[in-house]
Amino acid sequence: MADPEAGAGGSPEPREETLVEPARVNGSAAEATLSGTELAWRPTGPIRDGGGSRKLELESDVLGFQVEGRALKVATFARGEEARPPSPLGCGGGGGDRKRGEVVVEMESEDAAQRWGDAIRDRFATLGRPKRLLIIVNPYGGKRGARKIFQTEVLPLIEAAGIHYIMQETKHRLHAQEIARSLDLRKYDGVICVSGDGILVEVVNGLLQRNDWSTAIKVPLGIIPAGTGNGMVQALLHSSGEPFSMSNAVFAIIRGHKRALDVTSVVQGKTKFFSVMMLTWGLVADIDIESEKFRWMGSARIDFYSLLRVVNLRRYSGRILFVPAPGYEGIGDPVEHTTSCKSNEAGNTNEGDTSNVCNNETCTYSGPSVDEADLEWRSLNGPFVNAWISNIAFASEGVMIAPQAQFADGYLDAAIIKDCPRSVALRLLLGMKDGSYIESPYVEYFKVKALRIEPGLRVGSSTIGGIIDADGEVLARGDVTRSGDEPEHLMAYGAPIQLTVDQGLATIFSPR
Ligand SMILES: Nc1ncnc2c1ncn2[C@@H]1O[C@H](COP(=O)(O)OP(=O)(O)OP(=O)(O)O)[C@@H](O)[C@H]1O
Repeated sequence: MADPEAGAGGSPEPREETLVEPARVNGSAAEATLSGTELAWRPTGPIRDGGGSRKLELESDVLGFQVEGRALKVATFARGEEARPPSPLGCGGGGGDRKRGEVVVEMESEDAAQRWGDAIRDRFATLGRPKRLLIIVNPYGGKRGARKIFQTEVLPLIEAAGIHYIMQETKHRLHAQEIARSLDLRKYDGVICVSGDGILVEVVNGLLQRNDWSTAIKVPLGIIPAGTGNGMVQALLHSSGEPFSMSNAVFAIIRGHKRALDVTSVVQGKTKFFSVMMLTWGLVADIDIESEKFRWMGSARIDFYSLLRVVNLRRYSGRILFVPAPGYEGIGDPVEHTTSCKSNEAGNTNEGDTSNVCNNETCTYSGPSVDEADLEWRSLNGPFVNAWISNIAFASEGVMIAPQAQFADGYLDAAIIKDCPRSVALRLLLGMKDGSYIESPYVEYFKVKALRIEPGLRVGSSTIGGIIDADGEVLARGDVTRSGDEPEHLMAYGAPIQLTVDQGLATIFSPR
C-alpha cells in the first residue's frame, strides 16, 4: 500500500512514492518499506534467527529481483552479510567480499507483489543499469580461461540481474575490431569484453572506424579480467577503492555507473592507432615482448627476463617532444620549430574538421582537432632507458606506472627513465609495483597534451633500434626482422610517432 505521508514536507524535488506493506520476510512477520532506492523491513512478530531490522540499498546491494505470485524474490550481492542493520550514521558498506543471497518478501496479495515489482523496476531504471549487453569473449587471451570465467563468474550474476545478453567468441586476431565495426548498436546498452586489455582496445578502434563513430564511441564499454595483465580493470577498481576481483568487475557493470575515458590517437603519417591505456618504449617494452620466447617458464618469465635486461641494460638515443600540461612547463627544453606527424589525408573532404577522415564511401575518426600553431613544444634528449606514456594508473594488477593519471583529464602522464646505472634500473623496476619509482631523480614525471617520440638506435649499435608497444600491440620494432608468425607492424621504427588526446571521448563502466 502507498504511504500517504510520502512526499510531504515541502520538498521541491518530485519524490517516488514510499511503499509500506505488511509481509513475511524470509519467513518472519515484518513491515516492509520501499523508500527511494532503499528496501527495509522491521519485524512485527517474534524475531527468529537473530533477525532484526534490516535494509538493502538497491543500487549497491541488489543484483535483481523476480515476482512469483505473492513473493518478491530479491537477489542480493551485499558485503559480508545478506542485508545489514541500519547504521546510526545512515551509511553502510565497508570492506569484505560480496556474497550472493536471497531475500524473499511474501506479500499479502499478488497485486501488492506486482506493485512492488513495478516500483523496484522503475527505481532500477533511474540508476541507469544496462538491460541488454553484447559480451565478447576471447578464449585465446591470458591463460585461455575466458570461456570458463564467462560461464562461472559472469553468467550467474548477469542472469540474476535480469540482463539480456548476446555472447560472441573471438575467432581470430582483430575479430573484436570487426565485430565493433559492424554491430547494430541500437540493440545494446553496452559492449563487454571478457578478455585482456587488447580486446577492449580492438573494440575502441573498431567503433572509431565506423561512419557513425561519434555516437558509436559513446556506447558504454566494460571489461572482465581474463587476460595476462588486466591494467584497465585494476585502474578502475583501484580508483574506486574496490579490491581487484572478478565479482567486483562484473558488479561494476551491472550497477551501470559510467565514466568518461580519454582516447589517444597514436599517429605516424597516414597510419593511426587509437589507445585508451599506454604506450611504452625501451626497457619495459623489451621485457614484455622479448620475454615471450620464455613463455614456457610461466609467470617467472617476466622476473627472469627483467633481470637479464638489467644486467645487460640498454639505452636508446632519440628525442621526446611534448606539449606540457599546465604546471609542467619547466620540464625539458623549449623547441623552436616542429612539423606535425599527421599527414594531410588524401580525400579528406571535411575541411576545418580534422576529426573526420572521409573518402567516397566512409567518414571515420582521425583524431582530435589540434591547431599545431598554438602548441608550445618542449623536448627531452636521450639516451633513455624507458618511456611510459599512460592514460591510466596501472599497466597490470601489480604494476602502477602512472600514479597521478586520471581517466578523463585530457592529458597523458609521461614517466621517462633517463640514462641510469644498472642498480638504479633494478630499483626502479621494483618501484613500479606501487608507483614509487617516479620519485627517483632519474625519472621525469609530467603531464602532456601531446607528445612525439623520435626513436633512435640502441646506444653502441649502428643498426639496432628498440620496440614501441601500445596497449599490448607492437606498433614498431627496430630490433629484429619480423618472424613469420608475427603480424605486420603498423608503424616504422625511427620515424616520429605522435600522440594526442581526445578528452573523455569514450565511456566505460566503472564502480564509481
Ligand atoms: N581466437 C583467437 N585466436 C587467436 N588470437 C586471438 C583470438 N581471439 C583474439 N585473439 C587475439 O588475442 C590477443 C590477446 O587478447 P587479450 O587482450 O584478450 O589477451 P591478453 O592476455 O591481454 O593478451 P596476451 O595473452 O597476448 O598477453 C589479441 O591481440 C586478439 O586479437
